[in-house]
Amino acid sequence: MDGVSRRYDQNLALDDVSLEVEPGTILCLLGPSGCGKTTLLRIIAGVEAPSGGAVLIDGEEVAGPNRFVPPEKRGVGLMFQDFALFPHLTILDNVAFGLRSLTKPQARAEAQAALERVGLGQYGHDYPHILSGGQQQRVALARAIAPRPGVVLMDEPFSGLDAQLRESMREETLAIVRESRATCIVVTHDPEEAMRMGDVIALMRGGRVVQTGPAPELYRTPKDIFAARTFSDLNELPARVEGGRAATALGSFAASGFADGTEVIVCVRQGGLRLLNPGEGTLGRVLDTRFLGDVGLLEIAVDGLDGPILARVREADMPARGAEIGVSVDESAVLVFPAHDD
Ligand SMILES: Nc1ncnc2c1ncn2[C@@H]1O[C@H](COP(=O)(O)OP(=O)(O)OP(=O)(O)O)[C@@H](O)[C@H]1O
Repeated sequence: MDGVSRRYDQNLALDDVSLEVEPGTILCLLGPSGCGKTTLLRIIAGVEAPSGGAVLIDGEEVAGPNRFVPPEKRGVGLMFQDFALFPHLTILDNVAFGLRSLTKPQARAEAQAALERVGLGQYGHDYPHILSGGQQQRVALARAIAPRPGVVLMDEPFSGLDAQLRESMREETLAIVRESRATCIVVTHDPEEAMRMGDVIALMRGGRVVQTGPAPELYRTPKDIFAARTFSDLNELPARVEGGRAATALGSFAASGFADGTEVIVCVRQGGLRLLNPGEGTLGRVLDTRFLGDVGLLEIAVDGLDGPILARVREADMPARGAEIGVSVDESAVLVFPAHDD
């Protein structure tokens, strides 16, 4: 994608998006509702044209000022949110639908092979209504990969499934896509899904790409406070920089690169707070405790802060409500951003 933009009247849905996806890798487009993810995917698929810029596949322009290649000629497989199967066609014919350039027996053989790859080889002659949601999703995947596309595009492919099924479908889909060696672009608004699936994540906001990189890079070195909030639950403490440090009620933290007097927000990951005995670290009082399974969420009042801070600790380490505790901050869990970024 080379400087792709898309305008709807006054609304600039995509603003100069440039992204490169390495062959055979999985890119996740991540961002809040309305940031332009689906529009970008539709432009890559060819069901929408860009207002500016170009899309290239294998170095060849498929959309742009010079050329517009129709969707069926792009070698792209689609698996969209509304993966509707044709109810009046058998499952095999649903999968064979995109294989019209082949002879009928060839198309059926390829469709059968794709169904077998998703574990539904025995259902070819049944109709879609007999399948569960997860099985229908698998048929949609088989339909997307049957023509052996070089690129597979998925838009929120698992959003209609319950949490457990989503998890297993995600793993299965990943394995099948990797095995097919296709380059894959997946749209999601769920950061955890993006981290699990993407070799690379492109974080989008307001029609632009904010940051691109592998998950650990985006998590550890987010470019701005929006990126930081996307990947981590934060406590945000306002502060002013003096002598290269920002002082807060939880301690003073390195704020290199900021001039003295700069207003900043010190972000402390909720998982980066350590609980100590009272008298050690900063004094705090546990206002509330919430059980979240493996971890517990604590609401802690600390003198000098307007509101309570939140800490995620091992469930076994949870103090009782009302307890006085010491709190210290793991420096590696601190990020400092300019206050005006907010
Ligand atoms: N056909 C259209 N006509 C007018 N505006 C549109 C059209 N399609 C998208 N938009 C606008 O473009 C912007 C981006 O929409 P898009 O669907 O790409 O966002 P998204 O990130 O995929 O959101 P979601 O996660 O909610 O699907 C939105 O402001 C949307 O209202």
